[in-house]
Amino acid sequence: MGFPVKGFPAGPLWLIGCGNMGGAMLRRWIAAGLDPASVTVITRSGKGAPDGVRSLTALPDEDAPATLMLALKPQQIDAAQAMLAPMKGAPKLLLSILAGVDHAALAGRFEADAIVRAMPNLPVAIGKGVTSLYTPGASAEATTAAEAFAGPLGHYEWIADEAHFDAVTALAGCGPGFVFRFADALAKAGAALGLPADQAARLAIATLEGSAIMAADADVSPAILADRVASPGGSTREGMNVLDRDDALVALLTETLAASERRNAEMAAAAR
Ligand SMILES: NC(=O)C1=CN([C@@H]2O[C@H](COP(=O)(O)OP(=O)(O)OC[C@H]3O[C@@H](n4cnc5c(N)ncnc54)[C@H](OP(=O)(O)O)[C@@H]3O)[C@@H](O)[C@H]2O)C=CC1
Ligand SMILES: O=C(O)[C@@H]1CCC=N1
Repeated sequence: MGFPVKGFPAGPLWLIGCGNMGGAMLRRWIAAGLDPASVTVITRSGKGAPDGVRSLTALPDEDAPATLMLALKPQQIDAAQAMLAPMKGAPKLLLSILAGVDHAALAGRFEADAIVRAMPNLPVAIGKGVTSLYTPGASAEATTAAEAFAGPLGHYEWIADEAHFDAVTALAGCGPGFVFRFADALAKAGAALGLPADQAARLAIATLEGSAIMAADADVSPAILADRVASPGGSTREGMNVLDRDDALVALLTETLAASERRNAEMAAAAR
């Protein structure tokens, strides 16, 4: 975990797509020491590449890069395949961040010495992301290279069973969206009690920040921390009784993740 000891793998890096996620990853890599001159971004519009990075709208007539990352939408996978078909040679490592799209679907479309699925989340932008990695038996060189890219983004873990990849995508890939929604709801609930909306928003985000950092550093579970906030007979317990009634919050989040997981599976099926 953490920063790669050996640094980024040698050779060019090409990104196909560089939007919210690919752009956040690339900016973080450049901040961590990746040479922007070694990077090429290919998009339809030619927009979105950070300063110093070569930005193209078509495949260059050059040998395949050492690392190729697919960072466009899953629905664009056929367009990516068509664009990359004339590529000369094959990358050592193909990294795909496409939600849903499974290893077999990638291997059926793209030539590469090794294919690694990566599922990052948006806080990679500040080096506090979560990246799940999956590959079926890539070489030590390829796994080291994948870890070198994952390290500067924050926490990363290998997922042993690809069948779990849609679930980790729902939990951690989509997770920031759910947490941002929770922060917004907490603020709205505070405003509903009469607080000025901007003050409620500040208090909600600061409360989330402190609680998340504390939970990450704690040697006890979030469930125990929750009980430490709730004095017997006090006001937190009264509020928590609402979240706990019929396991309301657990049921809501279980349904939320299941819906996301289902959608990932649909996107996977569409790409097969
Ligand atoms: N956003 C997130 O939090 C996360 C996203 N992901 C995954 O990341 C991928 C990208 O998502 P996100 O960054 O949000 O999407 P965006 O829409 O922000 O970015 C998509 C990028 O792909 C480019 N693009 C689209 N079509 C093509 C094409 N045919 N050829 C080349 N480039 C193309 C777009 O540029 P242009 O339109 O100019 O071509 C743009 O740069 C998805 O597969 C998603 O599943 C994974 C984890 C989290
Ligand atoms: O919404 C999506 O499809 C992507 C996958 C994970 C986060 N965003």
